[in-house]
Amino acid sequence: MPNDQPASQIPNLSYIREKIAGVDEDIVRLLNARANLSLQVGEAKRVESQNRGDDPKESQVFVPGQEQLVFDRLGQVNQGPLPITALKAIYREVMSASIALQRPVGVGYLGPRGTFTHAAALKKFGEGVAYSPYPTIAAVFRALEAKEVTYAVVPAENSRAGSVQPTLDQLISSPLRIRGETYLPVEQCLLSNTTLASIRRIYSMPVAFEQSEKWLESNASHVERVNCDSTAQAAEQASRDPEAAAVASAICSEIYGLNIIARGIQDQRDNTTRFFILAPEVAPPSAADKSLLAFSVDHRQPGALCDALRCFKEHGVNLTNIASRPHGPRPWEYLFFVECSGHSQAPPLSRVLDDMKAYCPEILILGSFPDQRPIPSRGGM
Ligand SMILES: C=C(O[C@@H]1C=C(C(=O)O)C=C[C@H]1O)C(=O)O
Repeated sequence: MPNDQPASQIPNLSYIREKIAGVDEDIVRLLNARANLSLQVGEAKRVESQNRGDDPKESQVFVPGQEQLVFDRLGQVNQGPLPITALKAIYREVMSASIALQRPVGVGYLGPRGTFTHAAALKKFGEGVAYSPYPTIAAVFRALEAKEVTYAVVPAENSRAGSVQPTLDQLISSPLRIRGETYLPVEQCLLSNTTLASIRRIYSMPVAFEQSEKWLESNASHVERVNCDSTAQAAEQASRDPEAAAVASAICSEIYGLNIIARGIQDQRDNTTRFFILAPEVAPPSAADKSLLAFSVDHRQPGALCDALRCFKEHGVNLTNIASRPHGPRPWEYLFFVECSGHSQAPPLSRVLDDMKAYCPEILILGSFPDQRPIPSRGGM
């Protein structure tokens, strides 16, 4: 590009680079000042755990509501030219390192490497923590229950295929709780080392097949479908089967050495999956929480469900989702799953839960966590 500035006004490259080096020194000093404060936060959390009679080595260092406050503040103070998305990505790593300084953190996820859950875990926890893949959703739960990892990430719900049932089934029988959530745009691909016409089998996970139903119906309606525990496991199997394909992420094509036969084969352009971050306990209330509950009612009593739901209305608590599932131990009885605004330990939801005891033989609080639904103005991580 021609530069018509007089030579004397052209900034000198080495001079600017020297200035950058000076700014970098300031940034490193400030990052370490922040890290020292994080260490103090870690100590305060250990003392708090001890005072509650818990093991201080097991203190909960990941506080999603506090992270949201940090992200919100970035949006308020940022004057540019850095876009807020860039600043948030940088801060994801700053907070990741800060968590790891407070306590060595291991994150279990539904693997193997390359699943969408792996991507969601990286998005939430950054590069500063250690990751461990587990082959099934049940195995992820068991690993966290056995304290092999500090936190765990599992798929919860897809915008097209709905709830991930194994996760809900595990939640009602496990002492683990939902401590956070994150949403990830999901692009499904058909991966294979043969041509579309020669594919005899397609491997994937049931929810991924469902997300790609229209494309598969139009392009591979007579091909056998084989269910796997994850999309990455499907890609791994397809890489060993010359007549097979997998529905999985583009990243899996690189990891497992497959070609991308078709990209973006999901029915919904904005296909999004929601993931839960599991922990031994929920996080304290934050500015904008939601909760997932499961409860039963007396099935012989007409209006029993209505009575239970009226408690939400009476306290002005908004329901965002309601579903029912067979009650594990008792055939033909059902558990109702309700997702609503608020935190179970704070009014008005705590009052709703008190009132519901009159109508519900069982109430399980599966989690309370900051609402991260992708709203452009808020844009949680
Ligand atoms: C520093 C804290 O611990 C973690 C790290 C955070 C940070 O670096 O800002 C924020 C929340 C926590 O996940 C805290 O709880 O304040």
